[in-house]
Amino acid sequence: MTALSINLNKIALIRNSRDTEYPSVTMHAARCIAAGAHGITVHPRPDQRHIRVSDCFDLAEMLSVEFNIEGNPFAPAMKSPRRGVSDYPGFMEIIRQIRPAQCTLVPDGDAQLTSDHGFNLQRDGDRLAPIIAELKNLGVRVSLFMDPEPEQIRLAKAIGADRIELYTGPYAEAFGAKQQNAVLQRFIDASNTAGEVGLGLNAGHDLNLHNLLLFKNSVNQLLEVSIGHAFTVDAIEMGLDACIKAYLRCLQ
Ligand SMILES: CC(=O)[C@@H](O)[C@H](O)COP(=O)(O)O
Ligand SMILES: NCC(=O)COP(=O)(O)O
Repeated sequence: MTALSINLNKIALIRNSRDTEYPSVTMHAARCIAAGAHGITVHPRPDQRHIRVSDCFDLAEMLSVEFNIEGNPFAPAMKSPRRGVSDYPGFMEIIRQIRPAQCTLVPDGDAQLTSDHGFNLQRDGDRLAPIIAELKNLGVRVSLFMDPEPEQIRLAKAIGADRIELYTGPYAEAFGAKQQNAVLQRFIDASNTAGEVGLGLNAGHDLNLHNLLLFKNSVNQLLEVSIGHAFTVDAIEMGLDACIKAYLRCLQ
């Protein structure tokens, strides 16, 4: 069964729209776990637009499932965006202090609305390699956020990654359109390359209850999906417990 890791970014986004602690990120994590989620994912961005540094430490204290922290390893320290919120110490400092089960490195810039591309390892591989080595020495599984490009995926293995996370935005955009099968084939080919070189396969971004089953049944040995945006909206409509179970049914 493919593991379901729920991304709680959007719970934090709602919380940050008021000067309160409601909705609670940790309470939603506990609810998702109780309903059957296999992991929790967060993406603490330097501007702390949603997940804050304090959320990462609060979650690390209480999680009984795998904790996956995503971010740009080159993201520098940044002053707090508002009173009562701690400064951002730099992404790698968060990981050094928390040492989550998995760290998914993502090449996001601060001006991006959301994650929208994978790494270019021809350009960034040499400076990523020592970061990957440090994370593995800390006992953290390393996954790289990648586009479905076999050559790039081979480079991910060469620089020491344990897994890749295929950026599924283009698949989600093509789903139901005439180019769906051609786009899906790129992901199938990429998953086969990952298997050939011994990389574990994760996937995420814009996956939902409509497009997940086809993706999961098409690619090779999908170990984990991380889902947050669509999950949050679906949970409003269905209820959190029923929503978790609906996503789990797609992953059986
Ligand atoms: C890497 C990825 O695709 C998502 O995990 C990312 O966390 C989405 O970030 P936002 O929730 O800020 O859009
Ligand atoms: N890595 C993908 C993730 O954590 C959640 O992406 P989305 O479901 O919010 O698009």
